[in-house]
Amino acid sequence: MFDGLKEKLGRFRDDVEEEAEEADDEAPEPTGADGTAEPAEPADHDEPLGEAEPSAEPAQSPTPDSPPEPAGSGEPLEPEAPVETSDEPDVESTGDERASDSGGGFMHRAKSLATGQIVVDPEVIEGPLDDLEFALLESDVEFTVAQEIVANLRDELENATRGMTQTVEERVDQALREALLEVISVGQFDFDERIAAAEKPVTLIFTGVNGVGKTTSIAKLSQYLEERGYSTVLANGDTYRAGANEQIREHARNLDTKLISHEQGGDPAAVIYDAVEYAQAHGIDVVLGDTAGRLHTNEGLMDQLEKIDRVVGPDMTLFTDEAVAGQDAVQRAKKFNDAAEIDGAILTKADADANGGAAISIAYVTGKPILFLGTGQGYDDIERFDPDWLVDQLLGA
Ligand SMILES: Nc1nc2c(ncn2[C@@H]2O[C@H](COP(=O)(O)OP(=O)(O)OP(=O)(O)O)[C@@H](O)[C@H]2O)c(=O)[nH]1
Repeated sequence: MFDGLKEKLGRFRDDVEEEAEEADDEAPEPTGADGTAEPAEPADHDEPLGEAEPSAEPAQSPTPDSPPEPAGSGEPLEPEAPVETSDEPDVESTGDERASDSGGGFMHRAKSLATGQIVVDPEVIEGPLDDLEFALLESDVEFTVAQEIVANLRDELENATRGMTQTVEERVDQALREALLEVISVGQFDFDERIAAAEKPVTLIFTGVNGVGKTTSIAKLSQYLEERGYSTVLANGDTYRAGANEQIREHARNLDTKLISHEQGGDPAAVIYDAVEYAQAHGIDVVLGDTAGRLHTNEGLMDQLEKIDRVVGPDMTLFTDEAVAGQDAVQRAKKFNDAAEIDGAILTKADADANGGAAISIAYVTGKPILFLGTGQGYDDIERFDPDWLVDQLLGA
């Protein structure tokens, strides 16, 4: 699931590390407080970003047994820049100096020792951020969402300090996690709690275009709710498509659940209304109402959804679409939300989607959360959507 996107996020992390190593290599040789050059330290994946590693060792003083040995030549080096020590006022500054400051490594080391934190060099991340924005767009992340992620990341990485014990990888991971969560978790609420708190019967209406897995998701949710102790009734509000009744009846039979349906061509709002009355009369907890995904015209479809909204007053309208549709799914979510306000989304076929663009974008674009992921064709193949879980998957945690 979402393997392509996972790989691209991993590449961003590698790119920043690589750039940081190069910045380390190019940084002026750090100069010690005693006027001698310190031994050059090899760049390492776990080294701080673009600055010298702070040394825990005090400067060595010459002894008869061990004469001073500056790195490189056998001669003591002249200091290249005025030497600053951690006792000087600059060292106590607020942390605006960057790793690329002239005098670079040492300035940073001194500051790091004083504050226990290291500042990230903005130049190190600019290239990888550009590449990441492109990669997100390639993965079907919606344009404004990709921009938001990159802006959040830049903010997280440029303006934040990291602890001296934190590796580049850890800092980038943390920044990526926060930037992704910020867009993915928009509007999140606890579906189970909402169902538990609602007056019964609770009416859930499913909207979305044909063939994306709407009817299958209704069946999956019926089982999900029954497993949690709620009784359910299905209602077929797709009175337009020939065969729709038979398809949902099959699911009702498999799940041993009641189905309310009318003849093809009937009024969908009337079908769902009947199902609510049936639920009230029989003490059923939840009504799950299917709707048409296609009519003669799009306007007709949206009018129909508005009428169901008006007549039935559903507790939740759940937009359903397939993850594999990427940007199209995001645009449809927006359109359906405009016509008959949705409360959340179900994203099906996540098991077949490498891109993850829809999963990342829908909440940010509509302001409504993804509540479930469809992960296969079986009735059990439905997962509560948890933004933290998704980010863990994407970052390989
Ligand atoms: N791999 C996978 N397939 C799914 C998933 N959800 C649904 N499907 C399959 O997608 C196909 C379409 O599902 P339906 O439930 O018929 O779609 P629909 O939106 O109700 O379509 P209409 O009834 O034509 O409106 C079926 O073959 C389902 O088994 C999922 O999460 N993963």
